[in-house]
Amino acid sequence: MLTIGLIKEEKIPSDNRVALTPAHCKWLLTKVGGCRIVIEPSESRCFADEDYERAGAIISNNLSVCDVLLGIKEVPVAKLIPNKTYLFFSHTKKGQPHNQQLMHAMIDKGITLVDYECLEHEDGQRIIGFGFFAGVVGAHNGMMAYGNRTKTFSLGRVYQNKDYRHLINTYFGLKLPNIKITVTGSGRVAHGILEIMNLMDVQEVEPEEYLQRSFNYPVYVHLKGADLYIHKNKRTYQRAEFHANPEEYECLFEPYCAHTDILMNGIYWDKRIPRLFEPETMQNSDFNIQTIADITDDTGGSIPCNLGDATITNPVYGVDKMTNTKTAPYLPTSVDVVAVGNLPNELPCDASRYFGDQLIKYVLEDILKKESSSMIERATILRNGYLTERFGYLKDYAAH
Ligand SMILES: NC(=O)c1ccc[n+]([C@@H]2O[C@H](COP(=O)([O-])OP(=O)(O)OC[C@H]3O[C@@H](n4cnc5c(N)ncnc54)[C@H](O)[C@@H]3O)[C@@H](O)[C@H]2O)c1
Repeated sequence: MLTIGLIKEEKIPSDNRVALTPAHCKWLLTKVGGCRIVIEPSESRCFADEDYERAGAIISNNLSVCDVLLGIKEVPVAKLIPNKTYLFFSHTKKGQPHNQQLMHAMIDKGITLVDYECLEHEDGQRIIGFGFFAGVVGAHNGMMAYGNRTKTFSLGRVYQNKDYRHLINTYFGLKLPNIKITVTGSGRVAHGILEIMNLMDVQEVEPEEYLQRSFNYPVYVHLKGADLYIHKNKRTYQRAEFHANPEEYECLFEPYCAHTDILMNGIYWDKRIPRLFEPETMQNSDFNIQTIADITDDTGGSIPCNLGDATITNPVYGVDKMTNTKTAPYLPTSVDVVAVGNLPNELPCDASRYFGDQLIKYVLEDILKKESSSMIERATILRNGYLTERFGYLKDYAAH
């Protein structure tokens, strides 16, 4: 019988999310069967140990009996149990320097590492992630910041609500001014943003209309790859080609700067992809964006005035439009930026439920049946402490 362990999150600041909720555990134990679940006790997890106990899991500090260990964030080196199979977000696949020591420790301890971020469908689409609730929370915070700046409406904090259902109830009676919002991206984050747009009764309009006219009700435009990028020479957009060679493309976002009050950024971005606009664009007299919820959240990335992460407690900072330097929020000369890297932690129970649903549907059933799945194979960075062929490019990073 396979034993699954849910480890306590110990990366600092501590994370309140978890890979499986008590309801998921109950379902696995009673409906699927063929497994035991051990829960390492935790005070920061969003579900209480007793809820897991009631669901039939075993609460214990001894995880050495487990075959598969599930976490969320990077596992502290000292806590890694030799020769185990771990699933978590290791943030090592790009050779991230801050996790090189973790990589070395996993190699020394003969660990098998399946990274959630590398679990992909055949066509390269990510299978599991927390993006949807990042989009939900980020969009709420963007609207909240705009409300605070303009004093035209007021929204509370997400984390003060017990869960998503309670958050939605706070939107009852909300009346927004005639604002124009741009939403970018087409993945989970973008879907979360669109959910909030719909719940707040913001109407979708087409790009041409958005750029050409004003509206006497709040509207949003949804810009995906083909709306945002064009090949520099061919003047076309092809998704696969753009993903492979984004440096050959230019960005079409600039005209939206003059017609947008709030920008909700949910695109995928890396250094080769052109930015949405340049820092100098903010100096233009017709630059109208007042609030940017940069949910993508890369410092100096697709949003040049993302000057680093803010915190859940203090999520908004201002950026002076002339100097691109940080200011207090809500100044007339600044644009407000909401850039928080752990947005789903504001709704940890819902985010965990969403994550666990996908984990069970696409991953755990294969693991439980002990069937080898090509999807899990492709997400295995280390097997028994050795880099797998697919991740051979990390050879120098892994060497020590
Ligand atoms: N601030 C936060 O708390 C938080 C939380 C989750 C995700 N994020 C970030 O938000 C961004 C979007 O996340 P998501 O969950 O929507 O991702 P996703 O994987 O669900 O979707 C990404 C989208 O980008 C496209 N894409 C994938 N690979 C690409 C490539 N190489 N080049 C161009 N486009 C590509 C995909 O087609 C997909 O439509 C990511 O940068 C992610 O790191 C932030």
